[in-house]
Amino acid sequence: MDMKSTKGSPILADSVPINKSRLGIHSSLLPCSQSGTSFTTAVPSIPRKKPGKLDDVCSNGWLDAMKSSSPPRKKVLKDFNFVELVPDDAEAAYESWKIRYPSALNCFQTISSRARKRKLVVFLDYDGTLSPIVDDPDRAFMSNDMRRAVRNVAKHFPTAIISGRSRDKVYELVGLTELYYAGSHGMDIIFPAKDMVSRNDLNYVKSTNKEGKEVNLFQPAREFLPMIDEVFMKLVETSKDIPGAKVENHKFCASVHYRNVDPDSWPVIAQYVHDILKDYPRLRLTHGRKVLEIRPVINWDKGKAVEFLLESLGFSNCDDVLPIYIGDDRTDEDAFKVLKKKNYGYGILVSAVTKESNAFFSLKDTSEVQDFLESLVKMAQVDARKHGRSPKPSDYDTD
Ligand SMILES: O=P(O)(O)OC[C@H]1O[C@H](O[C@H]2O[C@H](CO)[C@@H](O)[C@H](O)[C@H]2O)[C@H](O)[C@@H](O)[C@@H]1O
Repeated sequence: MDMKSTKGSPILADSVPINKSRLGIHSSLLPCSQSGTSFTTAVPSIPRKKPGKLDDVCSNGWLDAMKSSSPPRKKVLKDFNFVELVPDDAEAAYESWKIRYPSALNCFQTISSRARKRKLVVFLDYDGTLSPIVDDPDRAFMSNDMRRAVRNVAKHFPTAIISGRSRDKVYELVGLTELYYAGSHGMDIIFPAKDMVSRNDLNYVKSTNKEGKEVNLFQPAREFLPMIDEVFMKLVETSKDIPGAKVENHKFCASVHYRNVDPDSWPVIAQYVHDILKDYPRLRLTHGRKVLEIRPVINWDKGKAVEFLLESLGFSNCDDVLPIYIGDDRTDEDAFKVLKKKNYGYGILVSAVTKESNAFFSLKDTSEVQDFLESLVKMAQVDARKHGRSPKPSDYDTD
């Protein structure tokens, strides 16, 4: 296993062609809508090896990354959902951390005065940003209030969801047709393309959506589909005896969740994944919140997806665009980095604990994300009134 693959940085694709004969499993066996497939799923039998030496995952840093991959939390029941709370002793550290990553709510005036001179484009991660982190990924629902806030934002500004989940799954969870969607960490983008027909690239695909409308897709990891299916099945098979483990197929990537696995079994699950990946040098591993993410080794991530969408929306090389990206996870750092490097937007990290980040601002949790989105809507309403474009109350979704 290439140790560099644990660092989460994009690595350029190698030029080795996929050995399709090695794959052996037809992708139609596992459609992408099967995200959330658990260990109990029936799969063709794949010989299961015992995990290799557990030392591998200790020495390459996987275990440390797994242990630190999500903040500690106390669970309380609120609106039928779990919310995260910060332990008291971390509060002081958090307050001083906010000097480096100021609250986007406290600094809303700074943001709005810049936004007023530019075209705002809003990018939103899903899990941990629009929906609170919960134990069961299949029950990570966003509240109706949050959905309303996102819908109202999209009435004023181009708005995109960029998620590690499959595009179909995140669309099903968000349920708003007026947004742009990028699934599989940006490797599956639905986008408005004026010039797509002229693009001579196999990654561009014309398709139809559920309403039968023509849509444009950009899928830079298309060739990896059979490989991801194959690895997904191996992951399901190898981890099915580990209580609490869950494997998801996100079409262009796969996830192995260990949030509900006894920490004593984390080294075992890590070693299983490590052993499987040894046979797939064209796949790499990144760490999410109590989840191991397996994805193609291509130079594509959420940051590239942001650049791609800005270009598709006609904002490339625009000085007057202000992209705002809100996310909570390590994979969102790729997008924060792009905004920071280009120095033309704001990354906003959602975190209730101190974390190193490339974001500019912070928000504590999903309820602050909702407040922030509602503030953007109010700002747009005030501006519309000032310019004599008073929106009718019926233009907005309210209670
Ligand atoms: O990019 P995102 O939209 O943030 O997706 C990242 C991963 O989110 C999901 O897992 C996370 O949220 C779950 C539900 O709250 C939680 O149980 C899990 O521990 C978190 O890692 C999703 O299930 C993953 O497949 C995504 O990659």
